Amino acid sequence: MKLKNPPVNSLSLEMLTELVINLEKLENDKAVRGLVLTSEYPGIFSAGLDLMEMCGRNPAHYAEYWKALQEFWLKLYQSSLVVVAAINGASPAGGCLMSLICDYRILADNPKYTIGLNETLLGIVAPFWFKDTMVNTIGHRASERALQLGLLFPPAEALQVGLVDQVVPEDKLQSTALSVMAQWLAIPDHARQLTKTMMRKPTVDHLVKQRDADIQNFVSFVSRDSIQKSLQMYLQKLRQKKS
Ligand SMILES: CCCCC/C=C/C(=O)SCCNC(=O)CCNC(=O)[C@H](O)C(C)(C)COP(=O)(O)OP(=O)(O)OC[C@H]1O[C@@H](n2cnc3c(N)ncnc32)[C@H](O)[C@@H]1OP(=O)(O)O
Repeated sequence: MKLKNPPVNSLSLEMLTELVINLEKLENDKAVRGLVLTSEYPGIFSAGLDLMEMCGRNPAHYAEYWKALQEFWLKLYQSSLVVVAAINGASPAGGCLMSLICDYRILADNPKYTIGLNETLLGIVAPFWFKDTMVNTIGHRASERALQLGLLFPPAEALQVGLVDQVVPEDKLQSTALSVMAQWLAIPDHARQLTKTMMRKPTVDHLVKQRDADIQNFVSFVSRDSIQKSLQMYLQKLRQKKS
């Protein structure tokens, strides 16, 4: 599946909805057992959540957006398919989250392709289920440091901390993803799927129990004047970078 939402594959409401629909279609197709997730635009895997969905909108929109994000996370994290992320570009915040909920992550070796949950750099806070997903991957101490500092790791460091499973030359990314997929598909589906469910259930249950409260938290947090100001300033900084 190639992510295709120009210019930066930001996770807009529309993109999240389409991703969920396409995942459902693939999961209902008996001929499909695995999925490689990559970007149509080498250089950018995904810029994360769409900042335009979180700026200057009304509470009902924020609630709808957050619910769609939760839905996407729940769907992909619990997918019956083997999901391999072939990360062919920068992967900040929600882009990193998306790769963390796959089963295996391969990052192309390019110093510009940084990955991490950098929310604090924007003056915002990664919610508990982003944090849980990261802790499940790299452990508590490394997550605490990475989350507080909003670290974006270049490939060698991402590999060292365990944020990705492999770093390969850019021209080997897709072929490596296919050989990893073959290895995972050699395992009987039912045994692998039950093991995945067992490993991920506590994290899923944590969100499912608090879904509505989490939406309310997001809506009140993002509606604050100070948060709106931080997000607007960050967007302005991104725009100024060009000129
Ligand atoms: C409140 C609760 C917290 C919830 C948790 C939040 C999670 C998130 O995911 S927040 C989003 C965090 N994302 C980022 O910090 C990434 C920001 N973007 C970048 O660093 C860069 O754009 C890049 C590395 C992804 C790509 O760089 P480059 O190729 O140089 O492209 P530009 O920076 O020139 O961007 C082109 C264009 O796209 C706009 N844009 C970039 N990121 C986003 C985004 N996340 N959402 C919406 N729009 C984005 C950027 O402003 C440019 O727009 P124009 O100037 O209008 O062309």
